[in-house]
Amino acid sequence: MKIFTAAQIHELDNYTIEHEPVKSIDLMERAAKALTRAIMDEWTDRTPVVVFAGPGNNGGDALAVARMLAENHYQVSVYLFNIHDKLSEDCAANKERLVYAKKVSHFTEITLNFDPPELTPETLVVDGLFGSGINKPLSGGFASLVRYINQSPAKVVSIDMPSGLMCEDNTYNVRQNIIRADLTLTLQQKKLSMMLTDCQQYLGRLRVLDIRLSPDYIRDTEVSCRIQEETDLIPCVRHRGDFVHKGTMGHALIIAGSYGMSGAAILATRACLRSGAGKVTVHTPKRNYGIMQVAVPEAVLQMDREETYFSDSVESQDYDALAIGPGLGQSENSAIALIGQIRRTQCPIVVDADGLNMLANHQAWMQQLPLGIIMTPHPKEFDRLVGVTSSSDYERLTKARQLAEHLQGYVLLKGHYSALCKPDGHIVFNSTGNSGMATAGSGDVLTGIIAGLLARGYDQATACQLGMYLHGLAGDLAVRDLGKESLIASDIINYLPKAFLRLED
Ligand SMILES: NC(=O)C1=CN([C@@H]2O[C@H](COP(=O)(O)OP(=O)(O)OC[C@H]3O[C@@H](n4cnc5c(N)ncnc54)[C@H](O)[C@@H]3O)[C@@H](O)[C@H]2O)[C@@H](O)CC1
Ligand SMILES: Nc1ncnc2c1ncn2[C@@H]1O[C@H](COP(=O)(O)OP(=O)(O)O)[C@@H](O)[C@H]1O
Ligand SMILES: [K+]
Repeated sequence: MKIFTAAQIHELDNYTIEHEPVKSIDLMERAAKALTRAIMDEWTDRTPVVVFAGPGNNGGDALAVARMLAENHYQVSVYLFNIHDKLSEDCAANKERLVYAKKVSHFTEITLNFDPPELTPETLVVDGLFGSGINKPLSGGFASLVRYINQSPAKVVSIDMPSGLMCEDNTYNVRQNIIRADLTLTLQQKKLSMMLTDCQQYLGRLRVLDIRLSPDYIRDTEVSCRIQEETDLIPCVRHRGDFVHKGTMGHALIIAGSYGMSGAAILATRACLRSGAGKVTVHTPKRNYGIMQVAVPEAVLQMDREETYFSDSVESQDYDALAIGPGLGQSENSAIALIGQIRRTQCPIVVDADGLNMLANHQAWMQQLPLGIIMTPHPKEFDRLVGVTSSSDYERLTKARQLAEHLQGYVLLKGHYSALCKPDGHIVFNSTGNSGMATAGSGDVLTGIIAGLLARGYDQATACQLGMYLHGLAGDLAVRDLGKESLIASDIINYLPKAFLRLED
């Protein structure tokens, strides 16, 4: 699914109106029907409904929804905010239709003062104050109303956007003046802010309603952000020829695990083996020998000369991919070995965890990273890497995109919707995965998967996209059998085969 900017959403509406063609008031009627159906799916006609409508088209949608709910025997009270005595054309038309239909039990147009109605736990508030047309934080009477709704015990359904929330950047928004919905019914496409962790508190549950906006515009319009889906990935999946052998299926090198952190090396190595690589070699401190041999008998072990930490870079010409960092520790010796390793490695590299932390501690080394490098930070690791704590997830994402462009590499910012930032400035959000995966070691598994895919011959972009998709899908399949609370990182590895099978079928 493409993610359009607020400006593109506006264009999409206009393009649809011109080319379908459809009158803008009829398009609003279509949107309102879809919204009304979705509301009726969730709340019965015994629910008292209070509709707050703004002066723009979001308000127009809300007035049309109010009329339709009333026609379906809901008790509906409507408050239209027209403090500047200026309604959009379609909002004004829907006000006329509402008044003419005489179905709602109460209609007030607010031009000056407003006495808010009582909102009880039984009330359903329909929030149609502002949608994608918002261009500054809410203030004054609108802000007071939002706070009144948020403090009330009523349930809230937001039309298109929780009022006050911007489509993209909410860094400087006034957070208490944004509606906190229980359900957001967004029209046609998800907006960028809906993918960000710090905006989830406003959305509640999110449903996307198809209102048949122009498929031509949607297909032909270039975007910089998209959400990847299974249908995007299936064509990328490689199938094995019958006559291949382990020598042609790629050899991955994993440098991971300091003493006491052998688990990270085990998880990354096992995940790598499960991701199609023909051979996997693990380079790890001597003291990990016994445990690694038992835990991953399929891997070749290469012992560091040190007992407890990674101390020296290794020859890498025989490998097709390198993963470095999980559980590596952050000793100064390991840091020097890390940059030495990165400098001499010719094959694609994925750096994770302590590998990233050590780069963060040696900012000058950031200039020495090879083109195409992959980094897989979680938000904290990312903030350390760029040396600042971001005040919003939008800001963090923007910095991740800038870093990918600057390095001409890949920054995979992990989260509920992990975001892959590519060298050309494009961002791909992942759609699989669940909160059961918020458990130690699941990042090591992702690193192993990406290394396996790189070794198998996928290019960096595909290895990252397919890797994050398979990782999340394995987590989703595991949760069906095991539940979220008990899921551990090894379970993700155990369900990788099923995830691959699903994409291959
Ligand atoms: N063209 C159409 O018929 C369609 C419109 N749709 C609806 O239209 C909405 C967008 O409508 P609009 O573009 O009219 O915009 P909104 O209704 O979101 O906002 C209306 C106007 O409010 C003003 N405004 C912005 N920020 C403000 C603030 N902080 N305080 C006070 N006023 C502020 C702006 O001048 C803006 O144009 C969508 O969210 C969706 O609900 C959908 O029904 C799809 C089809
Ligand atoms: N709530 C969540 N929803 C979806 N995926 C999640 C969630 N929490 C964690 N994950 C995934 O699990 C992984 C966690 O990585 P990370 O934080 O590096 O873990 P660790 O350092 O313990 O290995 C990431 O790939 C992330 O996308
Ligand atoms: K709204």
